[in-house]
Amino acid sequence: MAALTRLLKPSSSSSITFLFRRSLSSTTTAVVSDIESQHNQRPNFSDPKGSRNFQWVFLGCPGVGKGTYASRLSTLLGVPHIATGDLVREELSSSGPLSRQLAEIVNQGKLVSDEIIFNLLSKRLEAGESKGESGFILDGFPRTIRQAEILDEVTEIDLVVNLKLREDVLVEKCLGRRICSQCGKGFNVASINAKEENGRPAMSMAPLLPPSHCSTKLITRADDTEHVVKERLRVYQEKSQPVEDFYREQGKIMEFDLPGGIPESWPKLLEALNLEDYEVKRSAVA
Ligand SMILES: Nc1ncnc2c1ncn2[C@@H]1O[C@H](COP(=O)(O)OP(=O)(O)O)[C@@H](O)[C@H]1O
Repeated sequence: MAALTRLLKPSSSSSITFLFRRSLSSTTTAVVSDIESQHNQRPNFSDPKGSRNFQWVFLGCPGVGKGTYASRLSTLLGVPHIATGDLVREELSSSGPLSRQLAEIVNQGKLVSDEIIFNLLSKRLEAGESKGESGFILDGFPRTIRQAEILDEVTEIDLVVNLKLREDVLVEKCLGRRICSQCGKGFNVASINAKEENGRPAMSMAPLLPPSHCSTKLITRADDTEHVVKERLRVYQEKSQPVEDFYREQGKIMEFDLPGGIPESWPKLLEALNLEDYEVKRSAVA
């Protein structure tokens, strides 16, 4: 109960910063390379030993695939993938007043308050710290300028990957999303064939179908309806696009236009990140 009261208690910016700084205290500031996106260079990972921690952020509209690519990179780089949307959904699936309050906000496509997000994230970081985690790939955070400013006060972000995809495809992808209620894996039943339009190239994406043991247990997120997805896209333009500018001004952003589905995009993303031979380099120095 006390913990719940603390979660719901409005906090001042400075107490949020304190709480958050404490959670990040042992997450050493990363030593990742020169991310000189202003100079149009690819990131240069000069230390393949894995002795440093990656502190990356994934930005992008709902449905773009932040979770998919952040999760793959987290496995490759050995750092945790922390998605604030997942933290919110975990809280939603618990019973209690906060869960009801969150459901109302999330199912309307609105953003949860910065205070609640910082509390959930701090708890997640503290739990990770006690397990010896360091570094992170943040997905879905920061989503407001205030979140970005507070994050900036407490730690150094090395790289921000901004994933981009045409809006009609984003909506289709959100509507096709399914989750296995048993193992939690995400799939997509949408078969995308968007035509060339107004200078935008045609785009195809094959569905990402579940194996037979998951196919009978698929569920759809309550906020993946057309109406709510469109509201989430509107909220993204209003609240989260300024976050892109925030990092663009810091020269930390790497723009990445997804060329298609995972088979086309993943190798290109690794190439853009200069990580094509990362695994090879890591095992060579092990
Ligand atoms: N950083 C955040 N700030 C505020 N609300 C958030 C944040 N991250 C997640 N949420 C809430 O959780 C919902 C689901 O988030 P997410 O899974 O990241 O969805 P999306 O597919 O829209 O990127 C959001 O619509 C929002 O209500």
